[in-house]
Amino acid sequence: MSNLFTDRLWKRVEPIWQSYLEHPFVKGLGEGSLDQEKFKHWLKQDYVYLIEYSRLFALGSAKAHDLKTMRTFAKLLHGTLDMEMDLHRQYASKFGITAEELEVTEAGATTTAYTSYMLNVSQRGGIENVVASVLTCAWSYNFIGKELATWSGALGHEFYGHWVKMYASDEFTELAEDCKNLMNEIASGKPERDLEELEEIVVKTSLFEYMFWDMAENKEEWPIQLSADAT
Ligand SMILES: Cc1ncc(C[n+]2csc(CCO)c2C)c(N)n1
Repeated sequence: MSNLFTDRLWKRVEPIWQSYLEHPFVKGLGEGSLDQEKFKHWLKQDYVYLIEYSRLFALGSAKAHDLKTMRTFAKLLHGTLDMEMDLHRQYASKFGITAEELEVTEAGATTTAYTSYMLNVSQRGGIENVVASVLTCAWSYNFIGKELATWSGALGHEFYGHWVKMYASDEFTELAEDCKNLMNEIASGKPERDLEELEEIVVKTSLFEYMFWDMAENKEEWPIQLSADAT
Protein backbone atom coordinates (compact mmCIF):
# COMPACT_ATOMS: atom_id res chain seq x y z
CA MET A 1 0.00 0.00 0.00
CA SER A 2 1.37 3.40 -0.89
CA ASN A 3 1.88 5.76 1.98
CA LEU A 4 2.82 8.92 0.14
CA PHE A 5 2.49 12.31 1.80
CA THR A 6 1.05 13.70 -1.46
CA ASP A 7 -1.80 11.12 -1.24
CA ARG A 8 -2.64 12.46 2.20
CA LEU A 9 -2.44 16.03 0.86
CA TRP A 10 -4.67 15.12 -2.07
CA LYS A 11 -7.47 14.10 0.34
CA ARG A 12 -7.32 17.57 1.92
CA VAL A 13 -7.07 19.63 -1.25
CA GLU A 14 -9.29 17.68 -3.64
CA PRO A 15 -12.55 19.44 -2.64
CA ILE A 16 -10.85 22.84 -2.99
CA TRP A 17 -9.36 21.96 -6.38
CA GLN A 18 -12.67 20.54 -7.63
CA SER A 19 -14.20 23.94 -6.88
CA TYR A 20 -11.68 25.56 -9.30
CA LEU A 21 -13.33 23.58 -12.12
CA GLU A 22 -16.64 25.21 -11.24
CA HIS A 23 -15.16 28.68 -10.95
CA PRO A 24 -16.50 30.96 -13.74
CA PHE A 25 -12.99 31.97 -14.87
CA VAL A 26 -11.70 28.40 -15.17
CA LYS A 27 -14.99 27.23 -16.70
CA GLY A 28 -14.76 30.06 -19.20
CA LEU A 29 -11.23 28.97 -20.14
CA GLY A 30 -12.35 25.38 -20.70
CA GLU A 31 -15.54 26.30 -22.53
CA GLY A 32 -13.79 29.00 -24.56
CA SER A 33 -16.28 31.69 -23.52
CA LEU A 34 -13.99 33.65 -21.18
CA ASP A 35 -14.02 37.44 -21.65
CA GLN A 36 -10.58 38.36 -23.07
CA GLU A 37 -10.35 41.43 -20.82
CA LYS A 38 -10.56 39.13 -17.78
CA PHE A 39 -7.90 36.90 -19.32
CA LYS A 40 -5.69 39.93 -19.93
CA HIS A 41 -6.05 40.87 -16.27
CA TRP A 42 -5.03 37.34 -15.23
CA LEU A 43 -2.10 37.41 -17.67
CA LYS A 44 -0.61 40.62 -16.30
CA GLN A 45 -1.08 39.70 -12.65
CA ASP A 46 0.21 36.19 -13.28
CA TYR A 47 3.36 37.53 -14.92
CA VAL A 48 4.36 39.49 -11.84
CA TYR A 49 3.20 36.60 -9.66
CA LEU A 50 5.62 34.31 -11.55
CA ILE A 51 8.50 36.74 -11.07
CA GLU A 52 8.05 36.54 -7.27
CA TYR A 53 7.34 32.84 -7.50
CA SER A 54 10.64 32.27 -9.32
CA ARG A 55 12.43 33.66 -6.27
CA LEU A 56 11.04 30.67 -4.36
CA PHE A 57 12.79 28.27 -6.69
CA ALA A 58 16.04 30.19 -6.25
CA LEU A 59 15.50 30.03 -2.47
CA GLY A 60 14.88 26.29 -2.78
CA SER A 61 18.25 25.86 -4.50
CA ALA A 62 19.92 27.95 -1.79
CA LYS A 63 18.37 25.91 1.05
CA ALA A 64 18.84 22.49 -0.56
CA HIS A 65 20.93 19.87 1.24
CA ASP A 66 22.06 18.02 -1.86
CA LEU A 67 22.89 18.57 -5.52
CA LYS A 68 19.90 16.59 -6.82
CA THR A 69 17.49 18.97 -5.06
CA MET A 70 19.49 22.02 -6.21
CA ARG A 71 19.23 20.76 -9.76
CA THR A 72 15.46 20.15 -9.52
CA PHE A 73 14.94 23.72 -8.32
CA ALA A 74 17.21 25.06 -11.05
CA LYS A 75 15.12 23.12 -13.61
CA LEU A 76 11.89 24.54 -12.14
CA LEU A 77 13.35 28.06 -12.21
CA HIS A 78 14.35 27.66 -15.85
CA GLY A 79 10.96 26.09 -16.69
CA THR A 80 9.15 29.07 -15.22
CA LEU A 81 11.27 31.90 -16.61
CA ASP A 82 11.67 30.42 -20.08
CA MET A 83 8.69 28.09 -20.70
CA GLU A 84 5.77 29.23 -18.62
CA MET A 85 6.45 32.97 -18.84
CA ASP A 86 6.96 32.56 -22.56
CA LEU A 87 3.32 31.51 -22.84
CA HIS A 88 2.43 34.77 -21.12
CA ARG A 89 4.69 36.78 -23.45
CA GLN A 90 3.08 35.12 -26.49
CA TYR A 91 -0.45 35.88 -25.27
CA ALA A 92 0.58 39.42 -24.37
CA SER A 93 1.85 40.03 -27.90
CA LYS A 94 -1.64 39.08 -29.19
CA PHE A 95 -2.97 41.94 -27.06
CA GLY A 96 -0.21 44.27 -28.28
CA ILE A 97 1.48 44.24 -24.83
CA THR A 98 5.29 44.01 -24.77
CA ALA A 99 7.35 41.89 -22.33
CA GLU A 100 8.61 45.16 -20.75
CA GLU A 101 5.05 46.34 -20.14
CA LEU A 102 4.14 43.00 -18.58
CA GLU A 103 7.12 43.23 -16.27
CA VAL A 104 6.14 46.58 -14.80
CA THR A 105 2.56 45.54 -13.94
CA GLU A 106 1.74 46.66 -10.42
CA ALA A 107 0.91 43.60 -8.31
CA GLY A 108 -2.69 43.70 -7.04
CA ALA A 109 -3.86 42.90 -3.50
CA THR A 110 -4.37 39.15 -3.98
CA THR A 111 -1.12 38.73 -5.91
CA THR A 112 0.75 40.60 -3.18
CA ALA A 113 -0.88 38.58 -0.38
CA TYR A 114 -0.28 35.23 -2.09
CA THR A 115 3.37 35.80 -3.04
CA SER A 116 4.16 37.43 0.32
CA TYR A 117 2.70 34.45 2.18
CA MET A 118 4.80 31.95 0.21
CA LEU A 119 7.98 34.01 0.50
CA ASN A 120 7.42 34.49 4.23
CA VAL A 121 6.91 30.80 5.12
CA SER A 122 9.76 29.80 2.83
CA GLN A 123 12.20 32.32 4.25
CA ARG A 124 11.46 31.51 7.87
CA GLY A 125 11.54 27.71 7.39
CA GLY A 126 13.77 25.10 5.84
CA ILE A 127 13.68 23.52 2.41
CA GLU A 128 10.49 21.60 3.35
CA ASN A 129 8.57 24.89 3.64
CA VAL A 130 9.78 25.98 0.21
CA VAL A 131 8.64 22.70 -1.33
CA ALA A 132 5.23 22.90 0.40
CA SER A 133 4.82 26.51 -0.83
CA VAL A 134 5.53 25.74 -4.48
CA LEU A 135 3.65 22.44 -4.66
CA THR A 136 0.06 23.65 -5.09
CA CYS A 137 0.91 26.03 -7.92
CA ALA A 138 2.68 23.52 -10.13
CA TRP A 139 0.39 20.58 -9.29
CA SER A 140 -2.99 22.38 -9.38
CA TYR A 141 -2.39 24.03 -12.78
CA ASN A 142 -1.42 20.65 -14.20
CA PHE A 143 -4.58 19.19 -12.60
CA ILE A 144 -6.70 21.95 -14.19
CA GLY A 145 -4.95 21.66 -17.57
CA LYS A 146 -5.44 17.89 -17.71
CA GLU A 147 -9.11 18.18 -16.66
CA LEU A 148 -9.90 20.94 -19.15
CA ALA A 149 -8.14 18.96 -21.90
CA THR A 150 -10.96 16.39 -21.60
CA TRP A 151 -13.66 19.05 -22.15
CA SER A 152 -15.09 19.10 -25.63
CA GLY A 153 -13.37 21.66 -27.87
CA ALA A 154 -11.03 22.99 -25.13
CA LEU A 155 -7.75 21.87 -26.71
CA GLY A 156 -8.76 23.01 -30.17
CA HIS A 157 -10.03 26.44 -29.09
CA GLU A 158 -8.41 29.11 -31.25
CA PHE A 159 -7.51 31.41 -28.36
CA TYR A 160 -7.49 29.39 -25.11
CA GLY A 161 -6.47 26.03 -26.63
CA HIS A 162 -2.78 26.96 -26.31
CA TRP A 163 -3.23 27.65 -22.56
CA VAL A 164 -4.93 24.29 -21.95
CA LYS A 165 -2.38 22.43 -24.08
CA MET A 166 0.56 23.90 -22.23
CA TYR A 167 -0.61 23.18 -18.69
CA ALA A 168 -1.73 19.66 -19.70
CA SER A 169 1.57 18.97 -21.56
CA ASP A 170 4.10 16.28 -20.69
CA GLU A 171 6.67 18.97 -19.80
CA PHE A 172 4.35 20.56 -17.23
CA THR A 173 3.25 17.16 -15.93
CA GLU A 174 6.94 16.40 -15.36
CA LEU A 175 7.50 19.68 -13.48
CA ALA A 176 4.48 18.94 -11.26
CA GLU A 177 5.74 15.38 -10.68
CA ASP A 178 9.19 16.74 -9.75
CA CYS A 179 7.52 18.92 -7.08
CA LYS A 180 5.44 16.00 -5.77
CA ASN A 181 8.48 13.71 -5.61
CA LEU A 182 10.47 16.36 -3.73
CA MET A 183 7.60 16.75 -1.24
CA ASN A 184 7.41 12.99 -0.63
CA GLU A 185 11.19 12.65 -0.20
CA ILE A 186 11.31 15.54 2.26
CA ALA A 187 8.23 14.47 4.24
CA SER A 188 9.43 10.92 4.70
CA GLY A 189 10.31 10.21 8.34
CA LYS A 190 9.12 13.61 9.62
CA PRO A 191 7.08 13.68 12.85
CA GLU A 192 3.32 14.27 12.65
CA ARG A 193 3.45 17.86 13.92
CA ASP A 194 5.85 18.82 11.10
CA LEU A 195 3.61 17.13 8.53
CA GLU A 196 0.63 19.09 9.86
CA GLU A 197 2.51 22.36 9.34
CA LEU A 198 3.37 21.41 5.78
CA GLU A 199 -0.23 20.38 5.16
CA GLU A 200 -1.40 23.78 6.36
CA ILE A 201 0.86 25.52 3.83
CA VAL A 202 -0.56 23.39 1.01
CA VAL A 203 -4.16 24.05 2.10
CA LYS A 204 -3.53 27.82 2.43
CA THR A 205 -1.89 28.06 -0.99
CA SER A 206 -4.86 26.09 -2.42
CA LEU A 207 -7.21 28.72 -0.97
CA PHE A 208 -5.00 31.49 -2.37
CA GLU A 209 -5.27 29.83 -5.79
CA TYR A 210 -9.07 30.12 -5.55
CA MET A 211 -8.67 33.79 -4.62
CA PHE A 212 -6.38 34.29 -7.61
CA TRP A 213 -9.09 32.97 -9.98
CA ASP A 214 -11.56 35.30 -8.28
CA MET A 215 -9.14 38.21 -8.60
CA ALA A 216 -8.98 37.66 -12.38
CA GLU A 217 -12.72 37.06 -12.76
CA ASN A 218 -13.49 40.33 -10.95
CA LYS A 219 -10.56 42.27 -12.47
CA GLU A 220 -9.62 43.21 -8.92
CA GLU A 221 -8.21 46.69 -8.31
CA TRP A 222 -6.78 48.20 -5.14
CA PRO A 223 -9.62 50.00 -3.26
CA ILE A 224 -8.15 53.45 -3.88
CA GLN A 225 -6.36 54.35 -7.11
CA LEU A 226 -3.19 56.34 -6.51
CA SER A 227 -1.76 57.81 -9.63
CA ALA A 228 2.02 58.27 -9.29
CA ASP A 229 2.16 61.08 -11.80
CA ALA A 230 -0.85 63.05 -10.55
CA THR A 231 0.03 66.72 -10.20
C1 LIG B 1 -1.39 31.86 -9.60
C2 LIG B 1 -0.66 30.79 -10.34
N1 LIG B 1 -0.54 29.59 -9.75
C3 LIG B 1 0.10 28.60 -10.39
C4 LIG B 1 0.63 28.80 -11.65
C5 LIG B 1 1.29 27.69 -12.40
N2 LIG B 1 2.67 27.48 -12.15
C6 LIG B 1 3.43 28.27 -11.40
S1 LIG B 1 5.02 27.69 -11.33
C7 LIG B 1 4.70 26.36 -12.23
C8 LIG B 1 5.73 25.33 -12.52
C9 LIG B 1 6.62 25.61 -13.64
O1 LIG B 1 6.66 26.87 -14.15
C10 LIG B 1 3.38 26.38 -12.63
C11 LIG B 1 2.77 25.35 -13.48
C12 LIG B 1 0.50 30.07 -12.22
N3 LIG B 1 0.99 30.37 -13.44
N4 LIG B 1 -0.16 31.04 -11.55
